[in-house]
Amino acid sequence: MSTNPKPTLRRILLKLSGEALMGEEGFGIDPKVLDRMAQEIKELVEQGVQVGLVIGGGNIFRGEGLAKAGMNRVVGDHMGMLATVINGLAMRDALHRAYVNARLMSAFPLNGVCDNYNWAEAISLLKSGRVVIFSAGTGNPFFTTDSAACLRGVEIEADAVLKGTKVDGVYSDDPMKNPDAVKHDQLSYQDVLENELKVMDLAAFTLARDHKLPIMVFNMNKPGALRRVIMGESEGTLISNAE
Ligand SMILES: Nc1ncnc2c1ncn2[C@@H]1O[C@H](COP(=O)(O)OP(=O)(O)O)[C@@H](O)[C@H]1O
Ligand SMILES: O=c1ccn([C@@H]2O[C@H](COP(=O)(O)OP(=O)(O)O)[C@@H](O)[C@H]2O)c(=O)[nH]1
Repeated sequence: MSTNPKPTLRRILLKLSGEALMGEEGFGIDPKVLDRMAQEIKELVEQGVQVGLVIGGGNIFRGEGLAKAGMNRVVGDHMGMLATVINGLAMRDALHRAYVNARLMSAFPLNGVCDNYNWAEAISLLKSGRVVIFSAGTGNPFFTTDSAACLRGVEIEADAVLKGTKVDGVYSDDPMKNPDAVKHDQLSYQDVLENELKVMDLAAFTLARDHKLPIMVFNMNKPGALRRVIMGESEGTLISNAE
């Protein structure tokens, strides 16, 4: 009998924030971070995990920030969505260099640059072990890539949305501001709403809750954390219906 532990998740929607791709840089993409992430994703694929990926765009543009500087919000959001395509192109390239089969889809057509989002094709690619990167968010302004992650997560019937962020999980308060904040290992959707814990925006969160899609929040800058989440080891915070 094999004693090798098996992944507890079969198909995931991995959400990586754009800011995390910056690494030590102040803007854009740090190639070292990109390559490390590609390696971590490769490990999952080798374990047989089907990986759908949504990457943010906050390392390049956010519509909200552009609007504060005077730009039309819709145009700013279009720029933010295009930023997620730039990150997606970089990630697809890093995955290919790591010998991982990956496809890039966009929520709006960008002929000659990447494929159009196609639900049935995405499922078929995932089943055949390809990583599918869903870029351009939901394709609509006034949404975030967390909404896109939950939307695509529900669509592909992922076992969970794994939200990679800058902190170790969900805390009783913002750990960047309150050093006494305590990390939660497990929470219900209700706990998050009642205590107004910042996990993701409400549109994204309620979509996950309504479709009983578990959310796992972990630190994407902590090497090996993603693997531990997949193996069901104690890491990050799990948000689900379970009490
Ligand atoms: N209760 C909380 N638990 C964890 N992080 C929190 C909490 N409240 C606020 N935060 C902040 O949320 C940030 C992570 O949110 P995330 O959506 O990944 O970032 P961004 O909004 O920059 O895309 C953390 O850096 C942390 O400072
Ligand atoms: O469905 C979407 C997803 C994203 N965006 C825009 O793209 C930006 C980048 O995404 P996000 O802020 O979610 O990136 P992250 O914080 O994860 O890096 C957002 O600020 C929005 O301006 C959008 O308009 N609709």
